Amino acid sequence: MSIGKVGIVFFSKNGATKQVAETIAEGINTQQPNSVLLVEVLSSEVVEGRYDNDDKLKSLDNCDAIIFGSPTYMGSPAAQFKSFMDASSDSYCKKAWRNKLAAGFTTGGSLNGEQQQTLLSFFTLACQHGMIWAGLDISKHIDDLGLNRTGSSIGLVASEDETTDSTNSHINSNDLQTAFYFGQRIASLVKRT
Ligand SMILES: Cc1cc2nc3c(=O)[nH]c(=O)nc-3n(C[C@H](O)[C@H](O)[C@H](O)COP(=O)(O)O)c2cc1C
Repeated sequence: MSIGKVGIVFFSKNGATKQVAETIAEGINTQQPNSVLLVEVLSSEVVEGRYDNDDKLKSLDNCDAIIFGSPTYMGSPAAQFKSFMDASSDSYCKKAWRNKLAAGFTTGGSLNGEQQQTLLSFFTLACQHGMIWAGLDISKHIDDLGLNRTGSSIGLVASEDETTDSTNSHINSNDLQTAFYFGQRIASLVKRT
């Protein structure tokens, strides 16, 4: 069976979202070694409000699955990541991401800081691209894994520990374990497609 490539495209200002992206990648690699493409959206790539790195955008065309990740800022994806979403309209016109698997994760400073809105933005983006959305399939009500403490099904919601200061973010350990599981889940779904 050929290895399905999984792109993880994310923005991170202070490192928390990056930590989650890397943990998802670790989970994927346990199922499918060397199959992850980590694509970091940088603030410097946003020029006059527009995302301006075609190579990074096009690198996702070759993936079988794309996972979107951003901190939640004021109840929606960070502007830097939104500029990437807007720039993906070129891939939309070419139907370049059509029928790929899609999933999403977000980080927040609060346990419930409207992170679901960010995931819904990713879901809408994926639907516009004709992608197939994969949510998070675990919860304390249906299994005894003890993961997904934030109880999100659309995708992964990870929050910072209360001890976090604004310059050095740390994601709650249960959320990181959930991220690892989420990576394994996406890898197993990619294997099936
Ligand atoms: C401008 C701004 C707006 C924010 N808005 C929210 C919010 O609406 N909900 C929330 O839970 N956290 C919010 N946060 C906290 C960030 O989402 C959180 O610190 C995140 O983990 C940062 O990710 P990073 O370390 O990858 O940059 C906000 C932070 C900033 C700087």
